[in-house]
Amino acid sequence: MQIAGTVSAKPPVKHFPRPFLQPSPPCRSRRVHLSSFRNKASISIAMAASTSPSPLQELTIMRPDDWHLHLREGNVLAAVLPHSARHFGRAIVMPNLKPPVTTTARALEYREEILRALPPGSSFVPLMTLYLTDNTSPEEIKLAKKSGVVFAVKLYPAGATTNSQDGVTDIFGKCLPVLEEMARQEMPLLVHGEVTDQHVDTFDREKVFIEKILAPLVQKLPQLKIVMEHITTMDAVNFVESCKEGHVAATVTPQHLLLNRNALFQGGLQPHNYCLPVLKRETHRQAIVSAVTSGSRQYFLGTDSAPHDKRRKECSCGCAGIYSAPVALSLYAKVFEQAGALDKLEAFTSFNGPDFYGLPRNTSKIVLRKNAWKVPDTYSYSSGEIVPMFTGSTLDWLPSDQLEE
Ligand SMILES: NC(=O)N[C@@H](CC(=O)O)C(=O)O
Ligand SMILES: [Zn+2]
Ligand SMILES: [Zn+2]
Repeated sequence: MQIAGTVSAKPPVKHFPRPFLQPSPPCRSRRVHLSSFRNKASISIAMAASTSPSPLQELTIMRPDDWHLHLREGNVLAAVLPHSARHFGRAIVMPNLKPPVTTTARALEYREEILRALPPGSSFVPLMTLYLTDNTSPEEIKLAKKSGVVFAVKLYPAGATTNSQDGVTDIFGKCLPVLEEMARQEMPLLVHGEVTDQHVDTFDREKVFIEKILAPLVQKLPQLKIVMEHITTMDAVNFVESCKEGHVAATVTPQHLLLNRNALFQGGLQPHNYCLPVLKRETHRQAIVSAVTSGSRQYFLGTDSAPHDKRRKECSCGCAGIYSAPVALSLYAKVFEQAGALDKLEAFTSFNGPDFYGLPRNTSKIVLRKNAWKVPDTYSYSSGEIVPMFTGSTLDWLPSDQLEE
């Protein structure tokens, strides 16, 4: 990794970046059509919107991958895919479609749909996943492994999150044979780690999941590779670190690094900061920042970018999910810079993920430049609009085009 410019990568005193306080949601409508983001024009649009470019600092890192991404289907897929394909080499694509991707045959079809929607010339590679149900068979795992395009199986406890109604109702009662086959096939289990018991407080659901499900699962099947997705608590950090490197890892989103639960209520209810697991209190955020910027190989980038149409976020029962794909890299760089750990950014974005999955690291590079740029208020697409994380805010660290080695 090369760091250019005047800001040192490591200030002498380690400190926690303060949570990012967003200005109240803007009322202006500065709409940018997604089609204009499909080529280099995107960069010039963002630069034109820049308020005070300070182009001194540059960071060159190996091209990152996104190990937790929702791409959806149809016109939403077409709208959001260019934002991920622009900077990320690969992405683990979540299977919580309607109906969910429960078979290898369906994963192959979905993969083709994604490849067809890619901007011309893109070398982005979708890594497919299967949605675990009570009825998934060990045979299906063998097929998935053999296909060469399915890289993980996702556990959604039934009812835990968006489109999880077909998920698992009793992991130990119904899924053990399939999990044993996954361990044999070295197929990782990705986990939405929250219990669904309505008697458990929403803010405690991750902690209780660790105690009731995850810890016993690791004990029962120590050979199964597990990724705890989008961790939100110090309990998750402690759990991950109590497990063997290479067997249990975690993805971390930009929102859980930058926001605490105040961001849900700041100046009124903020639906665009609502995701699951829900944002937690500041002490948890600090524990996650500390873990991720420590240089541990057990954490890697997973945006959990989860687009929902604006009308389904801004309504009386809004969907969970934050659309972060266009801003994620800028935000991760901000977190590592504020923690004085820019030298650890590249391992988190580009090395730890492929190393855990046993895949080769990318070989091309991208440059992040310290240029202020303004996040569009919304992205329009054929059926509506999608509001990005930090809508209307000014960010620095503008990712540039890829540089070939
Ligand atoms: N994170 C979210 O709040 N939502 C995700 C589902 C998930 O990852 O839990 C979605 O698909 O919208
Ligand atoms: Zn989830
Ligand atoms: Zn997700």
